[in-house]
Amino acid sequence: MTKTSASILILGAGGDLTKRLLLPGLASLLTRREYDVQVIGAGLDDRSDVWDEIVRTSFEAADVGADPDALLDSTEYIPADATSAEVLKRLLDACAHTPVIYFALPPAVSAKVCEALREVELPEGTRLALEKPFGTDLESARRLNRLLTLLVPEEQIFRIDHFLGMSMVLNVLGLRFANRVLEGAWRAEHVERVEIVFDETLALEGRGGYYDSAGALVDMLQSHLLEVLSLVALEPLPRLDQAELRSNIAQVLRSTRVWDDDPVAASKRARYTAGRVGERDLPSYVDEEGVDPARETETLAQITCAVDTPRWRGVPFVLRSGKAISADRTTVTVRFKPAPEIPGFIGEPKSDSIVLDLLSGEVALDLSMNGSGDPFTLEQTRLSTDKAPGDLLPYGQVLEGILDGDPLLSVRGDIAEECWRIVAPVLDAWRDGLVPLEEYAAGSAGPDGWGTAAG
Ligand SMILES: O=C1O[C@H](COP(=O)(O)O)[C@@H](O)[C@H](O)[C@H]1O
Repeated sequence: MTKTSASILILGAGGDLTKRLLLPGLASLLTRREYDVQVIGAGLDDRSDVWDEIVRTSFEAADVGADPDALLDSTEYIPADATSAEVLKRLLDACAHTPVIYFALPPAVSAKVCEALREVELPEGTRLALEKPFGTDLESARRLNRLLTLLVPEEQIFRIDHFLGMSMVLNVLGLRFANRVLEGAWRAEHVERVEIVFDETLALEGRGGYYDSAGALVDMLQSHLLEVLSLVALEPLPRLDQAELRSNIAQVLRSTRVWDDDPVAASKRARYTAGRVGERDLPSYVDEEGVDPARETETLAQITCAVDTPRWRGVPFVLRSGKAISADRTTVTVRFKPAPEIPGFIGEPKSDSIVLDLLSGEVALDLSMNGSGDPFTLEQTRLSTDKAPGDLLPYGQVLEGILDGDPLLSVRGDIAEECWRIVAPVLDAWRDGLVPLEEYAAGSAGPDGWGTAAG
């Protein structure tokens, strides 16, 4: 059988994403599946001298004993300004196989590169992969989509959301649809609320320049957490293929809006002040490198959404993500309505819940049952699986789709636009100062009283 081949041309390869996520993801994929892959890094700075070392260290970071010399056909770095059509032609000439042009670039630069690509004859089968954020708002996302579809068909466009490559995110579908006990209860009749939380102990980690222009809402909720919401809320699929999955995701998101259409009541924002997270002292967010103190950038965002489908009408979906929080909490929690009181038993049944940990892969079920003492006293007990984070790194999973030409795990253009449409009223309300920017000390659990139960 012939091996699939591709030349991955990374634009903006000098950035943090390439070495922290993209190359380790590629290494984790190439140690599991054989491809003929050439990697060309390109960027404004000249990194030619250090490129081999960057690739080697990034492959080692994947922790899979990956040796780039054994796994890659070849790799090189070409200093280049990819907003020029002439330069792009030169870069594409260096590709030995069908190119995957990977935009590890800010959205405005991606748009300029797309303009320049209109003057370039792209080799048959060229794929375009774009990092988030996809645009900076609904309008710019629409413009970028229009530009992209002038270049290649939608099926050759891969808008990256590495959460779609997390094994537990994908497991949401299997868990739901393969288990009658869950699928039967997975609806408004039984579910009280759904909480999708991605709180991190990590802070900016040198990404202040990017983060300060995004904030937690755009960095995490507008993209990743809305995708997770769509999988939790999805209707059963007639087939698991890219067309069915993405059409159904789009349908869920088209039915999703801010709770009560009231972005002020349905959203909260805060940012960290100086504090200690684990063993690390952190400065106040405004004193971090790359941060403009005049901007009101939030490092913790929460919104409540409604999914207005017959299955979910009336169930709040709370999405929250923060940086520099006391402990990592990366969970989807489906809280069921409490059962009616049972005569003769001591204690009321509490809400059962199922908790899926997106990073560790642990699944836990909190149930009310008779404890070890009095046989008629109800206690809440947790049944949980082992941690099973998945073999392939999320970026490896997503790259596999790109190399195989299957956009199943990438974001379709209309979906990216829907995600912007959902958060737009919140962004407007925040820009107009209608929602106060609260504060929390780095290393704390966030401001009090936000209403997402911990754990
Ligand atoms: O895309 C992003 O995701 C990470 C969290 O995902 P992980 O796979 O690295 O755990 C987040 O820290 C980062 O701010 C955001 O840009």
